[in-house]
Amino acid sequence: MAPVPMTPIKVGHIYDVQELRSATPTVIPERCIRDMADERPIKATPPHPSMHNIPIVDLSNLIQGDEDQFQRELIKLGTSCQDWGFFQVVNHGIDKELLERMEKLTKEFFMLPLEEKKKYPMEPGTVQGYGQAFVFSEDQKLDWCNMFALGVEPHFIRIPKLWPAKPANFSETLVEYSAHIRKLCQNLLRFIARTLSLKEEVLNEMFAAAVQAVRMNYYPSCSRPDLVMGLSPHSDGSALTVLQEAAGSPVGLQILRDNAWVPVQPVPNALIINIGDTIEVVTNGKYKSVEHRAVVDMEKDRLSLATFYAPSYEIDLGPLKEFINENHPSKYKKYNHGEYSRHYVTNKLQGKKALEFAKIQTKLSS
Ligand SMILES: O=C(O)CCC(=O)C(=O)O
Ligand SMILES: [Fe+2]
Repeated sequence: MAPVPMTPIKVGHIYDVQELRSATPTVIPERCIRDMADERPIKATPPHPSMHNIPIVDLSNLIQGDEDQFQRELIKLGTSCQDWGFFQVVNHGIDKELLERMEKLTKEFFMLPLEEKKKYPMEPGTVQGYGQAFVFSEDQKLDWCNMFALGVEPHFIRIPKLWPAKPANFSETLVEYSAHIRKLCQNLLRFIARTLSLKEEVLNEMFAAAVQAVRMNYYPSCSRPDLVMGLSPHSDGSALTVLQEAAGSPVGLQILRDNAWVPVQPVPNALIINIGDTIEVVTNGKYKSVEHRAVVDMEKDRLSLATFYAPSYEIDLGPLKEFINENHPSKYKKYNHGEYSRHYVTNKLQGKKALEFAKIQTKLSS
């Protein structure tokens, strides 16, 4: 969530989809209707052998398992990163009570009257506050989602006037929650480095003052879920993303795998982890940031909390030398991560398009 230049942009009226659903439950504004059948969520994809659920990694085997358990889990982690780009982590060490408390407060925030939530507006073209991020023009289609996003670490990215006074304890809990998620990201990155036979120090510098932001996504039910998109297809601009789905939420997250959208079935108390663009770059594409999207349900609302963990803005990134050789020439240029973040947050979500910023264009590259 790099600071965004404040040039005024015209984004037109952005619907608050919770309000819309209460006022006119069966009316879908044209701007929310995806026009090409291709952009609509329900695609007849033939059943595919890869359509089973994303892998599950047991963090306790990595932290306190015996040598055998450790090695087996490490292989599973490496395979998950390389073949899926997504996995669920169980026994992650974060108290269920804290996850539930954060989830409850987030739900309470979204249930506040609109006037209260509007005290924390996400200004057009920015990505913090309440509203809809990644909208840059009047004719851009809107997602069926209300967002509330806050930069948390390092401290200077916090915008205090966007931290809500209600519900009580929201802000303190977000800080507590973020500290635990940060520890989890640090642990995961440490083990991911092991799967790549990288020395820990290589990543330590990159993440010394890691940027961390939380986006809470509220997807109200919709009478025509076949016409709208909860969250447009994208890969994350982070290094790692940790996703918490509220208990009882309908299945909504889908990942693109072998050209088919595969729904992710959440496992109770697990957190969903995905590889972001940064890890794709530093591993020269060995671990990929996988495109994903969220669809909405006809009956039930859905809430997710996404934490984005990324290098600090000052860091210059590029593929590490360990991943470059004659057979694997560098696919990405060296660039400044702050610049990439700015590029990411000033463009609409569009599959993996943002990462083209970092690609070295060759005649053969696709
Ligand atoms: O709500 C979801 O399941 C996906 C959220 C997501 O991909 C994001 O916030 O980047
Ligand atoms: Fe995402």
